[in-house]
Amino acid sequence: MPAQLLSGRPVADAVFAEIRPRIAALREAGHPVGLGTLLVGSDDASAGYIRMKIDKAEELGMTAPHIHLGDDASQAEVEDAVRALNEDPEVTGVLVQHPTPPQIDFEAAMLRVDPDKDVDGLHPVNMGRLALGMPGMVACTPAGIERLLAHHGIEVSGRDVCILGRGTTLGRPLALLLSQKRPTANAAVTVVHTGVPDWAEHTRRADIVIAAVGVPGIVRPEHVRPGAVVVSGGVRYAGRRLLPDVDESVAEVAGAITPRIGGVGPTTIAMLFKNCVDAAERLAAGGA
Ligand SMILES: Nc1nc(=O)c2c([nH]1)NC[C@@H]1CN(c3ccc(C(=O)N[C@@H](CCC(=O)O)C(=O)O)cc3)C=[N+]21
Repeated sequence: MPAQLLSGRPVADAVFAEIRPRIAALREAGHPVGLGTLLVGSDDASAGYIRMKIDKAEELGMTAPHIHLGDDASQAEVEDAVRALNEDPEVTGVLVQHPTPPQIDFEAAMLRVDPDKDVDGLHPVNMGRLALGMPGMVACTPAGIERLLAHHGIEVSGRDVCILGRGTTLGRPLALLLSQKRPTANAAVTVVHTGVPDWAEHTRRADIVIAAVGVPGIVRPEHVRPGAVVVSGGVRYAGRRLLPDVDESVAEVAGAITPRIGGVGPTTIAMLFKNCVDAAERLAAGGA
C-alpha cells in the first residue's frame, strides 16, 4: 500500500485562513501588523527566501519593512538594524535571516531581538519559555511539524517519537514541544544524534521518525519500521534544489511520509506569520 502523503500545503492554507481575519481586525482597529526582516549579505538563496516572506506578508495585508546590509556589515551595524526594527512601532515581528556572513555572530544578534517580537522563536527567552511550558513564541519549523501531524490525523500522544538531530532551530525545540502535556503532543520522545552510533536501533522502534539533520538522504528504508510515520524536516540546498534528509525510497516502507516539496517547508512559513499575528495581538492589547 502506498504511503499516505503528509502535504504541508493544506496545513499552511488552514493557518493562513485562520490569521487573515485576525490581520483584518487588527488593521481595522488601527493596530500595526508588520514583519520586519533583516538580510545581511548577498547570498542569492537567502535573498529569494526573504523576497518570498515579504511577498506573502503583503499578500496577507501586513506591512513588511526590510533592512538589507552589505556583505561587509559589522556586528555593530547588524545590532543597530535589529534595534531599529525592535523600536519600529509598525514592526510586530522581527526576523534576522540565517545564515549571516562569517564576521557576524548570529546568536549575539539574536540576543538583541525583542523576545516579544521574536517570530523565529529562537531567542533564549523563548527557548526558556518553551522548556518551562510558558506561553511564548515557538520556533516555526517545530510548531509547523506539530500542526502538520495534527492536521493529517496522526496520533502523537503516548506514542514513540524519535527525532534525529538536536539542532537549536529544529531537533532541540521539537523535542521540548512534543513532550509537552497537550493533546497534539504528549509523546514519548527520544532524541538521537552524532553521539549515538546505533541511532537506527532507536528510529526502527519509533512510531514516528522525524529527521532534523540536514544530511541529505541519511534516513533510508532500513532505518524505519514498516508502516511508521516519517517526517523530513532538515533542509540542505544544492543551489536551489532542496535535498531532504529522508531518501525517496523510504516512501516504499512508510505508512505516511512528507513529500520532498510541499512538506514541512510551507508549514514553517505559515507558522512564522501566525507568530507575527500572535505578537501583534499581544502588542495591541498593551504589552506581552
Ligand atoms: N531566521 C530564519 N528563519 C527561517 O525560517 C529561515 C532562515 N532564517 N533561513 C533559511 C531557512 C530556510 N527556510 C525555508 C522555509 C520554507 C521553505 C519552503 O517552503 N520550501 C518549499 C519550496 C521548496 C523548493 O522548491 O525548493 C517547500 O518545501 O515546498 C524553504 C526554506 C526558512 N529559513
